[in-house]
Amino acid sequence: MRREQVFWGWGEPGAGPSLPEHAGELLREEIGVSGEIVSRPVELDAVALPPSALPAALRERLQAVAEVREDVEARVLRSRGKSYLDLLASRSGDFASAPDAVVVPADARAVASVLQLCSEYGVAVVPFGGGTSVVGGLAGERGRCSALVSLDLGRLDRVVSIDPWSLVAVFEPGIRLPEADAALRAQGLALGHVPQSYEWATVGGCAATRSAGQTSTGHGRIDEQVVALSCVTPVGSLSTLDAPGSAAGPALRELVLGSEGTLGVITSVALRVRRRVEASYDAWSVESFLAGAELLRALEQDGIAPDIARLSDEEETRTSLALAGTGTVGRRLLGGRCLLVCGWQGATGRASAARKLIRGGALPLGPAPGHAWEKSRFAGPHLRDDLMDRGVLVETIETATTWSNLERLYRAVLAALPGLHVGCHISHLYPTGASLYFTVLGAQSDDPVAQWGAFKDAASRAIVSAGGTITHHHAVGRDHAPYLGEEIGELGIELLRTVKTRCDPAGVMNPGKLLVD
Ligand SMILES: Cc1cc2nc3c(=O)[nH]c(=O)nc-3n(C[C@H](O)[C@H](O)[C@H](O)COP(=O)(O)OP(=O)(O)OC[C@H]3O[C@@H](n4cnc5c(N)ncnc54)[C@H](O)[C@@H]3O)c2cc1C
Repeated sequence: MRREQVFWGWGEPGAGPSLPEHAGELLREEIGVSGEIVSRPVELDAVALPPSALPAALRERLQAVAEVREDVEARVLRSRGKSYLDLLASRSGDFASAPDAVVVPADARAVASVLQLCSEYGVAVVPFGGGTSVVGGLAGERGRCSALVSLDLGRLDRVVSIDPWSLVAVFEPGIRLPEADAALRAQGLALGHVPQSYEWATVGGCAATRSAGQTSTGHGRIDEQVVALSCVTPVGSLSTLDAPGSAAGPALRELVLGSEGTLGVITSVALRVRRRVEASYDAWSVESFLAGAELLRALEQDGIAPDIARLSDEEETRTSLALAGTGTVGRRLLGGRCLLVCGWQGATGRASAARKLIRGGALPLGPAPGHAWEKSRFAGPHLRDDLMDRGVLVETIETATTWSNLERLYRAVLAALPGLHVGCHISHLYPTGASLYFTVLGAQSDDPVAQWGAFKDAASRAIVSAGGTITHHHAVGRDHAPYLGEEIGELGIELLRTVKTRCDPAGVMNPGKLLVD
């Protein structure tokens, strides 16, 4: 049996760290909540589901090609992803849009049969990888369909091949990232893709959402790592070649990457992998967030950036130190300076980078903050559950832009979120620009869903007006879909719609995601 997360939060029960005692002060003084537990998620036994609307004839035909589950636990666990909005609904026991069934195929041929059958019956299909979407990518939107199945890719979890000579590994889509990494480790190789959702996300889900991980500065986003893929649609299959470069027309690989299950199901992914090198760290205190950004620009454009680069702004630095408890490092950083963590996994230029940082006014903090960051880098989502227990609104917003527009975008997002506690970091560098990742905290209102809708819209509009992308790595899903037209224009939306209609004429593939129905 594959490991499962709790339906209302992150990870397995009791698996993660909890908020430290001293967090209470921060919650009271800065967020405006008491710090006491004010709500707990409902028990699974208390969840009532609508009866399954799966047509009986379809059930029978699906059972001939795949496992079909209609029990409460399976439907609840496949109802949605892990966004703040998802967790608000799950914690309250709202499963009105739960899938009518969970269908579990064993191979790509069975996936093709399921898609054809669901198309024939007009039943929506939501591909389910690791279930970690934070943009409503797994929401039970039925569109024009009479029923909805979650297509669980957990049994397509094989390592197809590893070619250490070419540094290419081929995976089935449902393999989780740690398992893919373990297979590579045995050959001295590494995946080089470590999102914060690493423990649960799948290779296929990451490719379908153009995910970016913590080492993206050194090793690239997953879309840069995918050298080839296969995708099964309701009307046939598409496979791209694994040649390292090609001038054979527009890259169809790119059309599938980021398609978020709206065209079909990615059934295999060939990834560029790398030789395994353990990370070593150095950390720096920089004068200000914007001064730090300027230093990172210089490192990246001079080709001496670290593989992992993480610069926190004044607010995020202060909050992280308050949560961690401040030691010597903390005292040195205090006074409004910002923390920069650099991780090295083979990137050259470390000595030159250090010289440049020192010339730019950075103060060395040694390796400890980097190791501390590495140790706690998967803790955040567990703490989110604790914060939600205490009535805290906790959300993240991410975008990217050019270096010359970074300050404008940063200030625009902060200005759009008054009254909330907002910290930001840069963690993905490119020669032409960088990402901005905001963590938003506040006291939940009496209607936290409406509260979320208002600040999410304000932040998304601010991002669009300031020339940022509506999403740097979380993808579009349902939550960013209303803003996609602002980014790609009317013709862009029409082109995507045309491709979707060709691949999915019955409109069953993940309705309401990427494109607004
Ligand atoms: C705590 C937390 C931290 C996160 N950190 C990061 C981060 O650092 N970087 C980052 O990029 N993202 C991050 N995310 C977002 C999320 O983990 C990524 O979007 C990830 O790529 C989703 O992978 P998954 O396997 O869980 O996909 P799912 O959540 O299962 O699916 C995501 C979308 O892709 C579709 N899909 C899934 N598998 C397939 C397939 N084989 N074929 C076609 N469509 C498919 C689904 O229908 C859905 O629309 C985070 C999320 C959480 C909850």
